[in-house]
Amino acid sequence: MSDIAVKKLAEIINAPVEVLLKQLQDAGIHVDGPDAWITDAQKFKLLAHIRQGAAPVSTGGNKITIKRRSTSEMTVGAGGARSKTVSVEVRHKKTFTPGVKPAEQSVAAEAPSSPAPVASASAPVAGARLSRTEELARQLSAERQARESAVQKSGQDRRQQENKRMERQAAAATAAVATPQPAPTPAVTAVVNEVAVTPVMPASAPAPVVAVTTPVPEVTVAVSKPQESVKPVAVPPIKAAEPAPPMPVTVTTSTSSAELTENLSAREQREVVVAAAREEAATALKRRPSKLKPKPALAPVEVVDVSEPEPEKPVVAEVVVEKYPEAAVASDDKRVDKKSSKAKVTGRGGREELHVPSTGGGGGGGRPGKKKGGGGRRDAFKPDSRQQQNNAKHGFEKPTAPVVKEIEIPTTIVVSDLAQKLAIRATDIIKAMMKMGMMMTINQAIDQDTAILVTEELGHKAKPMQEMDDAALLAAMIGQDVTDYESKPRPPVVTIMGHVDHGKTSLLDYIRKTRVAAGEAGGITQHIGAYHVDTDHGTVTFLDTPGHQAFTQMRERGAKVTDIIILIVAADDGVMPQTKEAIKHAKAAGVPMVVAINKIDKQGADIDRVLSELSQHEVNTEAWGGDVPVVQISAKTGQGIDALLETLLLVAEVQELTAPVDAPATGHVIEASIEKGRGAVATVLVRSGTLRRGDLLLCGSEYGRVRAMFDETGRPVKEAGPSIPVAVLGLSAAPEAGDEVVVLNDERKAREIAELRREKQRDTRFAAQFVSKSEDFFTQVKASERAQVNVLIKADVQGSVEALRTELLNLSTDEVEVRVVASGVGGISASDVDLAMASKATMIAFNVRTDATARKTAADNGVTIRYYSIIYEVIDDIKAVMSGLLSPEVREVFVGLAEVRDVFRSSALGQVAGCLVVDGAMRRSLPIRVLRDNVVIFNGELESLRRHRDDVKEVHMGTECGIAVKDYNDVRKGDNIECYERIEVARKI
Ligand SMILES: Nc1nc2c(ncn2[C@@H]2O[C@H](COP(=O)(O)OP(=O)(O)OP(=O)(O)O)[C@@H](O)[C@H]2O)c(=O)[nH]1
Repeated sequence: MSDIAVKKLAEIINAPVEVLLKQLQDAGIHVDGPDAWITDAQKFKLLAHIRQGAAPVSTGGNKITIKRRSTSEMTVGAGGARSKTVSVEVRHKKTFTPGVKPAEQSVAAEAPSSPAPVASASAPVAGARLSRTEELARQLSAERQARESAVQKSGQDRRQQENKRMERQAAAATAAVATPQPAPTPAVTAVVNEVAVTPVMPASAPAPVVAVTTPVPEVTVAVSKPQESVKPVAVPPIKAAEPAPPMPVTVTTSTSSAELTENLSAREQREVVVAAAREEAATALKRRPSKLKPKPALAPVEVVDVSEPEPEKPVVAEVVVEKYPEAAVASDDKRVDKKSSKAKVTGRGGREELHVPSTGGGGGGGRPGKKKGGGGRRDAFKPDSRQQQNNAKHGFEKPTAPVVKEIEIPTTIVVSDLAQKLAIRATDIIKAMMKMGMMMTINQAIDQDTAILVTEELGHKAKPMQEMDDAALLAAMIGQDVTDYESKPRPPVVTIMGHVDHGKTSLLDYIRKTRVAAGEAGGITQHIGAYHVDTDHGTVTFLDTPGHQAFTQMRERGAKVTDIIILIVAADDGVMPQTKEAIKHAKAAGVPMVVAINKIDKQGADIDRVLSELSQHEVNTEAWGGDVPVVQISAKTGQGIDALLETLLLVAEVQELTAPVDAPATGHVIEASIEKGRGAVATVLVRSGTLRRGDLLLCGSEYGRVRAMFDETGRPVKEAGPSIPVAVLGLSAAPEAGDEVVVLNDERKAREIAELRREKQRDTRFAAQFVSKSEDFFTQVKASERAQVNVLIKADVQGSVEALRTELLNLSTDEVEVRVVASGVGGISASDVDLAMASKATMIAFNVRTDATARKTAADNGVTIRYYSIIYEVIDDIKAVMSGLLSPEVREVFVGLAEVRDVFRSSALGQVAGCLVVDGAMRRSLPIRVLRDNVVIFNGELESLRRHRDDVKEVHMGTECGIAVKDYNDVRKGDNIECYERIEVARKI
């Protein structure tokens, strides 16, 4: 508050200046006129005088009507464009009958002719009021305790904190509402604003303050706390209300609420009404349609408090809330429970919280600016926009502890899907992955392991999704179990493994009585062949796996489907690298081994040496007291072959190899290719059941009906039982070697599974393609500096493609990288040539040829197609290409050494060292090093090289010379000057 002119004050309180001057005079305050200034002290004095006078404004016959109206504005929100200004208008109207006790006012309204002497009634009325208040206070206290205990029981500590926060807001709001309350008399409305507390007098009353001298009980009630109530508070300046979209809500309290509150003080009644209004506003808001249609006109918040009800005019609390009424209207430190109107407002701790959307600001908040205890500041009441938003969420409680989610991760998952599962933003996942060194985008798929890592990094739990494996999937789809069928003995599947040229193919050839080895390009086996052989001792199926290192992958595959491994070791060569590898595979697969020591017919065959070497590699042969059978053979002469077959069948017998025969077939793809005129051809080794022509076959992600089957000799067959290899025609495309094969009876199911697998493969490929760890990133950066040899591989069979890929990719070095831009089975087409052109790739045609169009395209565009049938040649050629891309190696070659015998000074050259060439020659044009005690102290070049007084180009050993070193003047006697040459040496891969 501050000093103010009388006329200004009169204007503010809406009273004639003369009247105010008169009141000032009556109060003993001398002022010179309307322009005179009055101080705060004078204002208080005037207020005290008015209170003492207790003058009602208008008696209206034998009734006193008190009207109070206050308007204020409140700005809420975070400021800026988001701020909302809310008009708050609080109206109070009371009608009293003089001489009637407050408790009897309703009666008095009906029978106004029963006055009561004020002087005598005043004290009892006050006593009655106090007792009622106490009773109510006790009731409220009991209820509050009950609520508090309920809250404690439920353990909602966080909610309590929230309540406290809300309570502070509500208290501020209530304080604002209660501001008019301290009116000293019913006839006087204390208008509290930033400048003064001033009684408002109707203009119609000539001397309103002093004219009504008869005190009425309500006066006593109203002034029960005069000191507290007259505390001036600062009120924010009134602003013009923004036309914000309002949401009018009208709440009418029931008559019962009036009954309940009829005996309360004006303040308490107001609290009750305000609480009811707040609760009703909240209830109404809950009922309101989710999408608010804003109204153009501002609907000010209005609370009409008719706290003294007349029987025919029940108490009406009308709340018009703008847009989102913030039910900030609440009691301060008191708790009021208005059961009849379902309003529940409790104070600190355990208060029922009212979550009302409130972006619009505090509706019904009355006069803002007064905090409990006075001295309120506008800011204290100004709701925080964020807080408002929180309040706007019904029933939502912001978690104070991190929420740990537990999710299941499939084989691959797209980043956005993972974010959705974790209910977080995808950017958070991307950030976390960046921290982990992975650069991803929202639409990229990541593999299961990475997804689990990221999830755990983000503080959640993840576990791999239990996806049905193929067996379970198939069992579910087929709806049958092979164990339902009777199992019968089946032939063993034998894989021959060993080092290159130790005689694998020759052995098989001898057994089959055919000469497969002779027909092979380059004399080596290029891919897995499966052959079933009927011997005198029984049927045996052989997988002829190649021995070259490039086919390791295929050999592994062979080991998976095999029952026995023949480890072939040439007697004249002993255990070689691939022999060791084969031993590892056999052990890893847990497959019994039979050692065949081959080439015993050759001179230089050393059986003991072979056995000794085998034992060194933990192959405990029977000959050396172990359990691994050893058979000495000659694939050339056939010596020992029968014994080998006998041994194989013996070992198979021990294994008790059985399989159901009448069941639908299952097995593995041994090899697959696309052949002209035949389409996809898959070599299938039946594992169990019987494969028949016309069967619906599912091979990995391909399926189709068996159109035709051929045995290893190319003869058509109608069926193939367990352990029998057949070439199958009729699949949609060539499957992958190693794919599982199963016969289904429902084409739709087969298609579904095939598509599912294809999808999975695609996802896996996609995930593998895009997961790039930071180290990979740097590798990529480094790789971008590397020279690249792009190759496009086309081969006759899948196994050759894989072998070539593996071998060529392994050629990559730090400086030259081999990139396989594409690979596939089949001849070279025009699109292959186009691709090779686009990617500047070297085309490798392995055992395939080019069609006429492709040939023409290649010729027209100068694309070279390299044809091969031997893998070594491919590797050597690519190595040569790579070597051509290598930057030459720079080597230093020693040229000569000179000893410094003396040091001179020359006006032209500066320091000159007198030297003797002790080794080689010193050449003027070559770089030199100055050595002191064999330590290089300077690297540079010569300024001059002189022999006597002549500049020379070269000085040989045993000759003296003068040397001036360029940019170096610290050559000392005893130093050595070394002359050397840098040469570039071409490198090879
Ligand atoms: N003297 C003699 N030569 C043999 C014997 N077995 C194989 N050879 C010869 O050894 C060479 C290699 O035989 P292959 O059967 O092609 O050897 P491999 O292990 O199949 O070789 P890859 O297919 O390259 O893995 C051939 O020249 C055979 O004639 C044998 O028992 N005695």
